[in-house]
Amino acid sequence: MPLLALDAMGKVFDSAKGPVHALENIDLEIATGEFAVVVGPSGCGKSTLLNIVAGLEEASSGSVRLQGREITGPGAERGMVFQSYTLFPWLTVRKNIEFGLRLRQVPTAKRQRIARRYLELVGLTDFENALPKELSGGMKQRVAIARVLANQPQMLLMDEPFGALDAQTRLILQELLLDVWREEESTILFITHDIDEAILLADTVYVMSRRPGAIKERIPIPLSRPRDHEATLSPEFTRIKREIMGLLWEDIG
Ligand SMILES: Nc1ncnc2c1ncn2[C@@H]1O[C@H](COP(=O)(O)OP(=O)(O)OP(=O)(O)O)[C@@H](O)[C@H]1O
Repeated sequence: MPLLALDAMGKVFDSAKGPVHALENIDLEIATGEFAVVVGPSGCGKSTLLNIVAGLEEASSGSVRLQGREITGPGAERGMVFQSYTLFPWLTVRKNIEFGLRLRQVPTAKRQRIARRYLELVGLTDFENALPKELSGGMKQRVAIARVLANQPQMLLMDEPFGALDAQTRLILQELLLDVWREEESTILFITHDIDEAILLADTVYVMSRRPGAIKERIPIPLSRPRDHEATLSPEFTRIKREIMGLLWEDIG
């Protein structure tokens, strides 16, 4: 059974100008441990798709199931990382990471042990007592990733998490995320505009068509792992990039 299964899922928004058909007939299956990346033209419904899986929006038709159970709202088994930093500004880095554990009344010693582990995983051990305002954008996103991982979700949902970062920080965090994914054996559903980012990270790239968005093509990425930025220089990478750009241009052009 796939971890996540969307079956003929559609979404229509009501707006002042009438119904907006955002998503239509989305069929998508993501296996446990898969790194799935969704790309598509602007406004095709990528964020809407992720928000529905997160339980922040409701599908208008079809079904969305996690381990066979219909998703009816947000849940701790799905951890979300957004593009903009969503840390609590009044809490230190460590307390931000411990936040979800505290809510679930995890005992102090265990909470601190888990926080320490994820601080180390994202390379922020020396900053555990810093406040978010003392951190760079890249460091804030590291905390956001650690905070979600500390809750040990079955699935990470990431909506352009590196979209606001400069190019160099972005490369560093892409490689960090690959390490985290391997170490934690996570399942990730990741949205991006950046085709290079999609190919570098993904087991499978799902290309969406323009609104009403549907999954137009499922492209397995056969590049060997572990991967780093060297992979982006290979002829195989360029071949895949050309294929994805061609699919996107059919809709944009
Ligand atoms: N609450 C809403 N009410 C009405 N229309 C909405 C609402 N949310 C999204 N939409 C519309 O649904 C469509 C899909 O939006 P969505 O933000 O999911 O696209 P996207 O692919 O993530 O866009 P981008 O790549 O530009 O971030 C858009 O046409 C958008 O205007």
